[in-house]
Amino acid sequence: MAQIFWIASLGHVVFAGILVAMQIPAMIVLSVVCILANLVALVLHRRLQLKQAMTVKMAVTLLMLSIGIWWVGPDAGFEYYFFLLLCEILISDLSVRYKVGMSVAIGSVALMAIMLPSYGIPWVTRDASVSRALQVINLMMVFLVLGGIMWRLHAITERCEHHFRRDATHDYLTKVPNRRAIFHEADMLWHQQRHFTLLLLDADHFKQVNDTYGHTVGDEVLRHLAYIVRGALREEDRLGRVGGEEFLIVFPDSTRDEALTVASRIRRCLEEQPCCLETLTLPVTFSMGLAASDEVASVQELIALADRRLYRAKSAGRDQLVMSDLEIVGPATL
Ligand SMILES: Nc1nc2c(ncn2[C@@H]2O[C@H](COP(=O)(O)OP(=O)(O)OP(=O)(O)O)[C@@H](O)[C@H]2O)c(=O)[nH]1
Repeated sequence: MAQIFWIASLGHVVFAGILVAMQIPAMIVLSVVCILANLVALVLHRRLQLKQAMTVKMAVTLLMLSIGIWWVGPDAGFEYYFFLLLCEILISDLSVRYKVGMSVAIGSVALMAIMLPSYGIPWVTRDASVSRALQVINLMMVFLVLGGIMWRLHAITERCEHHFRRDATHDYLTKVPNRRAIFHEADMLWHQQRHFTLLLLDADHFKQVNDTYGHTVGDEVLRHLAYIVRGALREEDRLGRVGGEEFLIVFPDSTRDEALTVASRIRRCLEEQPCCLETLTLPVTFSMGLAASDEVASVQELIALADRRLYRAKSAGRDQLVMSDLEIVGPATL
């Protein structure tokens, strides 16, 4: 909403400049009053008095427009501004009730202003060429201001859409893709019939971290784990958080040995960089399960296989990687 006030103020400043050039002082006064109203609206907006801000802006602008039309007649293009005001009201973030009320007010003032007889500016002789020039200028001004508002609206919509899309696909805590997004990644590779491997990682004894130091510390550790894992990946590898302290890595077009290399790098990085929080240093390890797409008949089976291997790694003492039904890589060799 603040941007509406800024764009409107800028429009009035440009308009006032044109009026100065055309030497119509009475109109300049109206324009200056509108600029002041927009500035007051900005101050109120900053104090979070949104309704008051819009009311001040609308009331003053409607009054100035009515006076303008009353002076120079309805053929000088001032009526175009009613449409602009209506747009400003409709796109503002105020309640529907307020919008409806203000829209009715704008429509009523517009009707009255156009239907009342024009009295001309007492100290300015009415000139058809001045009316024509004002009409063109007003049309251009409304065009520019409306264009500015629509352009900003488009930018804001794009930004919101980007945020919504990111929030829908990313984990709020660790900022890595969420369960849905990483499963979708695996699903896509499966449907493209590409060979890929999955590595499921689960932090060991994570409950103890929460129970001993609290959930805030637990959250910090999860963020650290995501940071370390992300740093150990290659550009083409994909990481996601699939559960509380569980992460999934998808390695497109990769062999199990390549995945093993990355798993070893993750373990080494975690050993070298434990989670350090002020006076605390918390070493955390991962149990991991690996599965390759050529071992199963569906992506669901693939995830289930990686999960079974992960739990075998847990049962075998944690801090290990289960690569297949026969191969377990322990901490010494991982
Ligand atoms: N701080 C924090 N904790 C979480 C979050 N999500 C899940 N948890 C915790 O993660 C812990 C998981 O505990 P368990 O499933 O028992 O696993 P574990 O203690 O790591 O034991 P093992 O997996 O067997 O090694 C629970 O205490 C959950 O409350 C989260 O977003 N933040």
